[in-house]
Amino acid sequence: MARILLKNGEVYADGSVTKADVAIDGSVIAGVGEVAAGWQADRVIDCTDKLILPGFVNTHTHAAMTLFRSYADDMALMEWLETKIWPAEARLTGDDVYWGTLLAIAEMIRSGTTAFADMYFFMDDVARAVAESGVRAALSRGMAGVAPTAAQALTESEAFYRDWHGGADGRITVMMGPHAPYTCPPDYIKKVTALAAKLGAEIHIHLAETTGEVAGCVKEHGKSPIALMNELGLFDLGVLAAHCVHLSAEDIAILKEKKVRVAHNPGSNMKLASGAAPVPSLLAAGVTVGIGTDGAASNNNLDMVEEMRLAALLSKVATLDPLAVPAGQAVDMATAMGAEALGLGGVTGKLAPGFKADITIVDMAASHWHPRHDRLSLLVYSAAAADVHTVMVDGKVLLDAGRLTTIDEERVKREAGARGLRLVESGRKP
Ligand SMILES: N[C@@H](CCSC[C@H]1O[C@@H](n2cnc3c(=O)[nH]cnc32)[C@H](O)[C@@H]1O)C(=O)O
Ligand SMILES: [Zn+2]
Repeated sequence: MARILLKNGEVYADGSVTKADVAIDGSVIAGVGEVAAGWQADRVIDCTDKLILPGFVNTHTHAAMTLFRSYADDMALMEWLETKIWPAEARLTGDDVYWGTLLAIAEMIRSGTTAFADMYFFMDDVARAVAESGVRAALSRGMAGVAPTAAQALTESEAFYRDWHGGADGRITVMMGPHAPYTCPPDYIKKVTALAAKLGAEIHIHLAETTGEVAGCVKEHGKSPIALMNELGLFDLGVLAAHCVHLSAEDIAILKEKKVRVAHNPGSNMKLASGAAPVPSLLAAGVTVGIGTDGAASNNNLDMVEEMRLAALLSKVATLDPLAVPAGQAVDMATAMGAEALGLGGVTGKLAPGFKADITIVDMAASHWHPRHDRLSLLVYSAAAADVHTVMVDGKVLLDAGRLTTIDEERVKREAGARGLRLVESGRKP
């Protein structure tokens, strides 16, 4: 494995930015700061005028939903899912999902994301796209207890875990993905929990996304989605909970006590008019909160640079407090806390010796990076995905000065573009 030296850059570590070099030995970071004069690198990347960050962690998406980008916008969640998305998803093939996922990965790498949490189906094809493209991912087969595929989803999840957990040189981890309380009745959640406990797998689920979901859950079960999942034992496993928009003080106390990690999706929550998650309250309570884009059919991009900005802005406007989620907090959520949310704390999300070399290098040359009073502030409030210059995962360069090294982007755009249109056309009634 190659040794790479990032020279003359400005490095984000421990919450601040300082001039430092980064030495990478194979898949891990060997050192940050003064690198010994005798340390021999196979490749030196000059990072003058560049900001070196841990790669962003997209804590919640449905990667292949890029196929439905711009297909059905400006709708409410349940109507959008039931009348548009689920019927179109019923026509998906494994190859569609493979190309849609590659399209997503190309966009994610280009915008500085090195790891993502995915929940979808045809997960072998998702894993194939992850393995080939070189990114890191926590993958889950979405399971819906109300669907005809309920039993099959459990079998597939178990097989997928056995086949892929720790796969692609350890870049793939597998979680169990019960979709949501409104698609997974208590009996089904119990089955998922038993399976996860048997395998030692963690959980990825949608929770408390809309007021309608919470009201329906209270009506049917007499308690909130959070309290219900706690009662069913789901939170005794490691859990990544997407959305968590509508929470009571008791819900927040449960999330804290059970160490549930939250994926905050500000773009999707705004676009579907779901609401604003109480991020400042969650953080104050000590809950780990990462940032996610959700799928490209409810965002409509997978750009974590933009999502950091939305996370900072949404919390400010929701609380009428300009101090809510300051820039440094948003960067921490997009990196270190995101890694913890995926169950990869100590592995990725930080620039420190021993951590995986999952690194994003941002070019600060553009006009909007001047003057440079505060680099983290510039990153969150001024930067664009196009500023991302070079990206590596596991010490391998996946974006090399703006060029994708593992993905044939033109072919991916062609394939995914044609497949996306076909999926939707075949469903249109005259
Ligand atoms: N329903 C599938 C499994 C779920 S995969 C993950 C699902 O989440 C859906 N999804 C995407 N965005 C959201 C969201 O914001 N809230 C809830 N579900 C979503 C997505 O369309 C996909 O169907 C089955 O029958 O087996
Ligand atoms: Zn989702």
